[in-house]
Amino acid sequence: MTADTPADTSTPTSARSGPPAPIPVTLLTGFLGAGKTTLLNRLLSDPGLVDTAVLINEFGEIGLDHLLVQHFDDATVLLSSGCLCCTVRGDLVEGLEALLRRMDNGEIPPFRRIVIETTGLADPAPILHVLMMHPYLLLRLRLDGVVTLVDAVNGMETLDAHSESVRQVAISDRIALSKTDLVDSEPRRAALAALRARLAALAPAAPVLDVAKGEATAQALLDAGLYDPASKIADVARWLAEEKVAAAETGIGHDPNRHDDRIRAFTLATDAPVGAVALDLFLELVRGTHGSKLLRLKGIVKLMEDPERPLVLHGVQHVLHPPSQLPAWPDEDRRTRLVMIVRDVEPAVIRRLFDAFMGLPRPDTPDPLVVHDNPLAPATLRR
Ligand SMILES: Nc1nc2c(ncn2[C@@H]2O[C@H](COP(=O)(O)OP(=O)(O)OP(=O)(O)O)[C@@H](O)[C@H]2O)c(=O)[nH]1
Repeated sequence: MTADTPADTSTPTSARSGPPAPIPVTLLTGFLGAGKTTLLNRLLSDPGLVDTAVLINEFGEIGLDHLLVQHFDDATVLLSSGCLCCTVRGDLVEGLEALLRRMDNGEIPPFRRIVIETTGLADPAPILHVLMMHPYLLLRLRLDGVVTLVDAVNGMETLDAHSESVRQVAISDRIALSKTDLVDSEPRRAALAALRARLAALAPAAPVLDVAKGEATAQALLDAGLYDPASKIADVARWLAEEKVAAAETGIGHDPNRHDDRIRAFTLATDAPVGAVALDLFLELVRGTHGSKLLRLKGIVKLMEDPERPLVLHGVQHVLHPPSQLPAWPDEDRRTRLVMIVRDVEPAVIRRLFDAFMGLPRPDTPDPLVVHDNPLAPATLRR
């Protein structure tokens, strides 16, 4: 989804000719009581969120009165900030379709961004699937990123007790840390340091932004997609953050009593161009074998068939967003790089598969070419 044409956020959709640019969608998730609504409420008055449509689960829960609302109907209001606020009581697809239809028909003001607040217990994956698979929504929307709220005081306990909360953190692009204002004693400060370390291990690519310190601004939380919001040019290094993942890979601690131990983030990289068929087979096999355990996959690929135009990959569990190609490499790093977040899968298993499909020799395995073409090798191994 993030791989689509960059959204031109300079012109309202209704004023454009030709197909409108896909509208960026941000998922705001986080465990029950983590502070999603409080943060959203604060963000709604941020100038960076003007022309934003917000979909929330239960409209009544958010205290919008002070934001001067103008009602369109029961479910949609216009805030004085210029944001639209909608309640989705039923199906998310219907909610999104209705929002787009009403904008297209001029019934509501045009919006250039959507924020969806999920319920606290929600697994964000099905929502991401909708955004990556629905034929119409694929044309109109693109996933910008997943923002996860974590409570600085109760976060550790929540992560220990609920695997959903671990998943919410693991797939996040940005983490907002709430309630740090309550961290006022030495033991709490130590606990917060431990929580931060845990978040960094779980989601090494996601910046952690302190809400109380004013770090969780619209600017910092949004525009996590492939395209740099200022230049509108693909910024692969920022989007993939594979170096941060690789650095954290070596440092992951293991505690068998923790849900996190089952979640691993790792990178796969190769300089060699990758054949389209080998890539397809590799992805098929990984998705087929590990489907639900593949929490998230992001990547950029140097295709053997078209090495100058990198292929962008983005997947959640068994669902892969239709791949798209960039017109050129955005910087000098032209390696194929895949970042994967998995649960209950040993990275080495996927790494071995990757190396095998990419034809890469492994230090602990003889290079097949050497073995096959070597007259001194046992006959059974020769071609
Ligand atoms: N001290 C402090 N309290 C906060 C902060 N953020 C949220 N709260 C409080 O935490 C409680 C829960 O906040 P909500 O914003 O309703 O949390 P939520 O994630 O939307 O909760 P659900 O909708 O139940 O999932 C409220 O009483 C908030 O006032 C914060 O940064 N500091």
